[in-house]
Amino acid sequence: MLDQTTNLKNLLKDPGLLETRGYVGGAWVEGDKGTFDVTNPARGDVIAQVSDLSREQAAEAIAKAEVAQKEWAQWTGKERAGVMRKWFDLMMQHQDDLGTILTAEQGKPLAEAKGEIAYGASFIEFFGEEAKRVYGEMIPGHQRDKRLMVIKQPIGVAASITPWNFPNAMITRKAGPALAAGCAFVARPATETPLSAIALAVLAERAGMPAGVFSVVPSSSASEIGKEFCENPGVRKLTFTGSTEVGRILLRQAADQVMKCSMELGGNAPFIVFDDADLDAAVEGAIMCKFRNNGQTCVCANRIYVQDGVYDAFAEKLRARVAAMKVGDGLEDGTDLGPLINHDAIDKVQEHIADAKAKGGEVIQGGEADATNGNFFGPTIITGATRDMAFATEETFGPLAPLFRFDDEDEVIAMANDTIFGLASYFYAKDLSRVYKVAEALEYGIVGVNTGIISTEVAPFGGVKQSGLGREGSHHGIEDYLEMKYVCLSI
Ligand SMILES: NC(=O)C1=CN([C@@H]2O[C@H](COP(=O)(O)OP(=O)(O)OC[C@H]3O[C@@H](n4cnc5c(N)ncnc54)[C@H](OP(=O)(O)O)[C@@H]3O)[C@@H](O)[C@H]2O)C=CC1
Ligand SMILES: O=C(O)[C@H](O)CS(=O)(=O)O
Repeated sequence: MLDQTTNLKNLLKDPGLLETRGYVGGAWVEGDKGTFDVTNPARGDVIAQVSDLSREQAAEAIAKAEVAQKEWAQWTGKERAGVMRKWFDLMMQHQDDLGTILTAEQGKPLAEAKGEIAYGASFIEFFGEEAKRVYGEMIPGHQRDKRLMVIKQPIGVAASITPWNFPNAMITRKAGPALAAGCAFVARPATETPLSAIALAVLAERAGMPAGVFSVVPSSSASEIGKEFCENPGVRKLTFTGSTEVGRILLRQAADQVMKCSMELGGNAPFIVFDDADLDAAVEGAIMCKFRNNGQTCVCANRIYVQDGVYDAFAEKLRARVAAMKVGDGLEDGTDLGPLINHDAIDKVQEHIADAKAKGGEVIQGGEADATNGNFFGPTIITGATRDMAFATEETFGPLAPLFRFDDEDEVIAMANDTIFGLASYFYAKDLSRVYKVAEALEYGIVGVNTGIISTEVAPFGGVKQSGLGREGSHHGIEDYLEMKYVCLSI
C-alpha cells in the first residue's frame, strides 16, 4: 500500500524506472514550467512531482524528431525490428516494476496493471515483426514503355495524446506501428498518469533507440501541447485516444494543416444476452466486460440488454457475482476493483444512478461511494433500465451495470444501434443464424460474440460513427503511419 510514508521507489526492484523528467531528443530535461504532482488515486497521496514541459519544449522535441526520423527511416525494417525487440524484452523483464508504477498512478489492481504491461509490450513485439513486411507492388504498365511501382514510406513525425486509463498500452499501441514504419514519435501522456510513459522512455534509451526517435513530453497543460502538435508543420500525423469531445477539438485544430489523424474515441457498448445464451458464460463475460479497469475503458459494456425470458435469472446470477467483488487499493492482494481515477469520475457514476432511480430504475446491488476514504465506489447493478435514462446515451466510464429488458432481435438491434458511438459491442447466443444476423446488423467497429474481452494486438481495434477514425493493431495498423507513393517509370 502507498501512503505518505511509503515511497514508491521503495517498492521497485529497479528504482531507475521511476524517472520524473521529460525525455526530449535523447536527453532528460526538467520542465520550463516547474513540476506538477502525480497522486495515487486510492488515497490522494502525492507519489511524484513530474517535470512540467512547456510548448517550446514540445516544439524542441518535434524539431529533434524531424532530424532523427530522416536517419531512422534509412534503417532497414530488420534493423528497426532489432531495437524494438530489445525494447519489448526490457518491458517484459521489468513487468513487475512497470505494473507497480502503473497501479500507483492509475489505481487498477496490480494483476491488471501487469496484464496491461504485457498487452502494451505485445504491440512493440508485433509491429517490430511487421517492420520487415512493408511491401510495395509493381503494376502492369498502361503503355508499353511504362513501368509502374507503388512504394510505401513513413509519414514522418507522429505525435500522440493519450488518456489515463491505459497509461502504457495506449502509447505503445501507437508507437509500435509508427516506429516500425520508420516514423519518429513524440508522446504527450495524460496529466494523471505520466510515470508509465516516462518509464517507457527509460527502457527505450536502454534498448538503443536512437536519440530523438522516441520522446515523452509530460505537461499539465493538455491544450497547449495539443495546439503545438496540431500547428507545428514538423508533425505529419496526430494520433489520439480519449473522449469524442476532445477528438473533435483536435480534428478541428489539425484541419488547418490537413494533418493525417487517427482517433480512438468514446464508446457506449451494448452487451446483449439472448434467451439461448449460456447464462453462466454470459455472466462471466459481463463481469469482465463491465468491470475491467473498474469500468474505465472505452470498450466496457455501458448498456446490458437481457431477453425477457432470462432477465430475472441473469440479474440474480450477476448480482451474486458482483456482491463478491472486493474493492480496495490496487496494490493490496485480492483487490478486484481499485479506485476510480478522481472525484469527477465518482460524481459521473452517482449522477447516472440518481437519474436512473428518478426514472424508475432499481438498485439491486451497490450504489454507494466509499466517501470515507479515497475514490472508491461499490460495483453497482440497476434493473428496470430504460432508454430515457442518461446511461442509454452517455458513457458512464465507471462500475455501473444497467440491465435493460427486451423481447426480440429486431428490437434489441435497434436499441443497440441507437447511439452516436460505434466502437465495441457484444452478444451471447448459440443459434448460428442469429449469430450471423446480429453480428452483421450491429453498427460497431468491434463485435464480441460469446466473449466480453476482445482486445489483442493481432486484431484491428477501432470504431465507426463518432467513435473514431482508423484502426490500431493487426497488420492493418501500420498503414496509418505510411504514405503510398506511385512511381511511373518511362523506359
Ligand atoms: N476509444 C478509445 O480507445 C478510448 C476512449 N476513451 C474515452 O475518453 C474518455 C475518458 O478518458 P479521458 O482521458 O477523460 O478523455 P479526455 O478526452 O478528457 O483526455 C484524453 C487525453 O486528451 C488530453 N486532452 C484533453 N483536452 C485536450 C485538448 N483540448 N487538447 C489536447 N489534449 C487534450 C487529456 O489531457 P489531460 O490528462 O491533461 O486532461 C488526455 O491526455 C471517455 O469518453 C472514454 O470513452 C478513453 C480511452 C480509450
Ligand atoms: O482505452 C481503452 O479503453 C482501450 O482502448 C481499451 S483496450 O484496448 O485496452 O481494450
